[in-house]
Amino acid sequence: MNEAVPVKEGVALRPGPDGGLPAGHPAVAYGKIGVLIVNLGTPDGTDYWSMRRYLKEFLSDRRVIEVNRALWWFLLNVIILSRRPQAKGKDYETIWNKERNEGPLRTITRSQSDKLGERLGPLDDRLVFDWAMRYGNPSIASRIEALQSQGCERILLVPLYPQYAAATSATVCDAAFDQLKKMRWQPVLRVAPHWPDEPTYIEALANSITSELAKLDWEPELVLASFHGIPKEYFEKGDPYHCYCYKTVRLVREKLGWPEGKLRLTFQSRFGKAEWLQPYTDKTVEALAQSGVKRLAVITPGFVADCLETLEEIAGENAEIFHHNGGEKFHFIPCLNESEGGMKVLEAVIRRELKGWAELG
Ligand SMILES: C=CC1=C(C)c2cc3[nH]c(cc4nc(cc5[nH]c(cc1n2)c(C)c5CCC(=O)O)C(CCC(=O)O)=C4C)c(C)c3C=C
Ligand SMILES: [Fe+2]
Ligand SMILES: [Fe+2]
Repeated sequence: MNEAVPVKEGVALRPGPDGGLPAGHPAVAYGKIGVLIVNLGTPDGTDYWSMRRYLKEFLSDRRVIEVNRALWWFLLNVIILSRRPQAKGKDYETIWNKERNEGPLRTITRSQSDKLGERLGPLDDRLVFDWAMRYGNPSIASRIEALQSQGCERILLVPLYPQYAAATSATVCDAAFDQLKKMRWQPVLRVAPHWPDEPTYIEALANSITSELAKLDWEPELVLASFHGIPKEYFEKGDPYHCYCYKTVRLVREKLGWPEGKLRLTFQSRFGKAEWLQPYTDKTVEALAQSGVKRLAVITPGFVADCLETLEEIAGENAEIFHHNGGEKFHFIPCLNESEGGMKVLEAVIRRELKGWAELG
């Protein structure tokens, strides 16, 4: 760059007489700071091929499925992808955002990014907020490129998982670094850590439980905190996810001043025949109903946004299991989503992790 040319940070400089750069110089955009929030992913549609494409990308990730590659290639391509896309497409249809023609995870993640921009953008005009999906669209690669083309020399990557797991948080980093590998002018990347014990998060969960239960004309005998599971083998190999889930639940219970049995942790969303982390949510819901529990509420603290696993699996399937086995009242407490409490959590994490790049107070 020609040092004598006056330049303004964050502005794309172009070659030419008034562009700020000498003729022949490649265009330069610089000086901005990107904040890229990333959630798991969602299919582009509920039809067979959209579902298949999404599931194939997701289930081909070695962080998600650790079994032998040759065996998995056969199971995935010959068995799973012949039936699961259709079955899961039907499940997605029950929660699909018809107005926008997309899954709720995409709608909510976009809205979280927009709201972050409204809340934090005015504090520093170098900040650019964006969002991506680890599987499906918009991809992490495409958004890192877009941020760089807007002048982001630095990017804060925020995997939207309060509890770290290799199958979720780590794979977001894999995808981001895969993109960086391809770039000549790499942005500097910072990764926001998980936040299982972040005080605003614990407070938001406790407030959400209290305010949701206050809306009911009945009181649950207990509340289940249901987290997405992982195979037990991943835990045995050292994945810390299990401990983070327990920590979050203990802190929320302490915040509420509840005894141990009133807020119980369970794991949902098993996939395949191997053992996953226990106790299982569906089996617990069934056993509770069979043992005479009539009123139950469920919260899903590990999900930053409502999605198939919360709306269809918990609010749908598990409510049905409860009623089928003698339970009478079931209430699903929605995820924090883009609520004020939820936005305060994301804001707290981002403010902290931007320190040294942008002082937002
Ligand atoms: C097969 C292995 C899987 C592991 C391990 C796993 C871990 C894991 N997943 C989430 C969050 C979400 N998963 C979602 C859907 C989903 N998960 C799996 C499989 C594993 N997840 C599949 C195959 C699917 C797709 C649906 C299906 O076919 O059953 C979602 C919802 C996405 C949506 O669009 O709504 C989320 C979110 C976490 C947090 C986690 C480990 C901690
Ligand atoms: Fe999952
Ligand atoms: Fe543990």
